[in-house]
Amino acid sequence: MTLNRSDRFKSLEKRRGSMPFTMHQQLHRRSMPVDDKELHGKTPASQLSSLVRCPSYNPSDEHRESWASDSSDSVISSGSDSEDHVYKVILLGEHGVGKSSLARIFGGVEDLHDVEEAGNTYDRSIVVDGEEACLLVFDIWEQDDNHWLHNQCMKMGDAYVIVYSVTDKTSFEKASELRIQLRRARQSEDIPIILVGNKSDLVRSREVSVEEGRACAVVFDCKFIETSASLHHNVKDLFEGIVRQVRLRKDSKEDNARRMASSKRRESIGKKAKRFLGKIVAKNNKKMAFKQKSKSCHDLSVL
Ligand SMILES: Nc1nc2c(ncn2[C@@H]2O[C@H](COP(=O)(O)OP(=O)(O)OP(=O)(O)O)[C@@H](O)[C@H]2O)c(=O)[nH]1
Repeated sequence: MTLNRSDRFKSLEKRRGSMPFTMHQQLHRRSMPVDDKELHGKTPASQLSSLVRCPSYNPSDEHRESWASDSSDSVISSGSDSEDHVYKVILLGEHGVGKSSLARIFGGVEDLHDVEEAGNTYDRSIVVDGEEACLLVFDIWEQDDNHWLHNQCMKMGDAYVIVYSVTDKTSFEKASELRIQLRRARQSEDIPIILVGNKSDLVRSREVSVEEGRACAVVFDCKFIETSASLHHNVKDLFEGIVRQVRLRKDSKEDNARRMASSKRRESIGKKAKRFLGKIVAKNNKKMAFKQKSKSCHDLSVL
């Protein structure tokens, strides 16, 4: 019997009891190969090996940007014991915009076209700015009038990713609607929301420009990034950005300042130069408040 997303969600919730989706290894697909060293001695690999499915990223695929191999900042581990830093991330967006593809890249699933895996949750520990955080990514959103599921999704997230396809104007308009729905559902809360223009690789069939995406993010007061799940472009930046956005809201100023300082120390010369030039440009544009704001909506490491 094939379960739809809502059925899976309900059955998971049932198995877990009243607290939906706390950290519980058996119920989640895990991501990267388990390695004793990566686990920092927290959980013996032998205990995890029976629970973990380990699809591996293929670094020989030259067309793709690597999530795992190109960053010292993104050491991937699995099986964090701590629930302190578990952030629930909900993917929202129209049909076919690439939600599952992005989630599967995060989850380390190799075959992005494997429809059997549709509608899933993925958890993974990543080290961002020198500290570990665990993201629980929910790819369970449905377009139908499933009010129960919609309500759950709107209530439970620590962060939201609203995805549209840059090749589909309607999905872009739908993204705005979702943002409004979210605002209504979580009125008094300051939750990180990232607007994602996916399929940026499909240059010729683009219907939504980068500027439109950015302007929308400014109007709706959220962050913005364009990705290509097919090329794995910016996917790592997206998920690391989510961690940073949650931390900026949940953790103390001191903690965030310390992380910022340590990440700056690790920055490459190229990145430092880029940041320096960015500051000069920002100074010159000081009078143009909109430009400045639209610039910061691109930067997932600041509020
Ligand atoms: N060219 C290109 N195709 C993509 C990209 N991301 C996803 N696709 C393709 O778009 C189609 C839909 O992707 P999904 O990840 O299933 O989209 P979804 O938002 O989960 O769709 P639903 O499950 O219907 O809600 C698939 O054929 C993907 O291979 C991308 O970045 N570039």
